[in-house]
Amino acid sequence: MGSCAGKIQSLTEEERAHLLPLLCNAQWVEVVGRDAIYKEFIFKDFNQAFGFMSRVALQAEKMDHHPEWFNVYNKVQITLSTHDCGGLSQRDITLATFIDQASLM
Ligand SMILES: C[C@H](O)[C@H](O)[C@H]1CNC2=NC(N)=NC(=O)C2=N1
Repeated sequence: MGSCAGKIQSLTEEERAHLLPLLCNAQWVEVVGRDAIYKEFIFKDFNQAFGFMSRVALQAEKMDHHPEWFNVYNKVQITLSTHDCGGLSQRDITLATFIDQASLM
């Protein structure tokens, strides 16, 4: 995979193995036609969904790495990719891991 302009490097072929726990055990899926991962979350109600989004938003700001997401009522759809790279980087793996933990709170 090509490297990124600036400091964020896209995942090397070897580093892509770090995606496997997300893809095999945590229900993330690879986006067809794009170097990105996607997952859908369903919560009890909007209040729970928005609380989740708030936790993720604070972490995204802390990491300077932001999700592409869509929310309707209790459903949150999240796509992760690194725009500066045009593909997946370690930041996406880190944020996806945080997102999964935040969804359990
Ligand atoms: C200027 C700012 O630091 C950059 O645009 C950050 C912000 N958040 C980001 N989020 C994601 N997903 N990819 C990026 O490349 C990215 N870059």
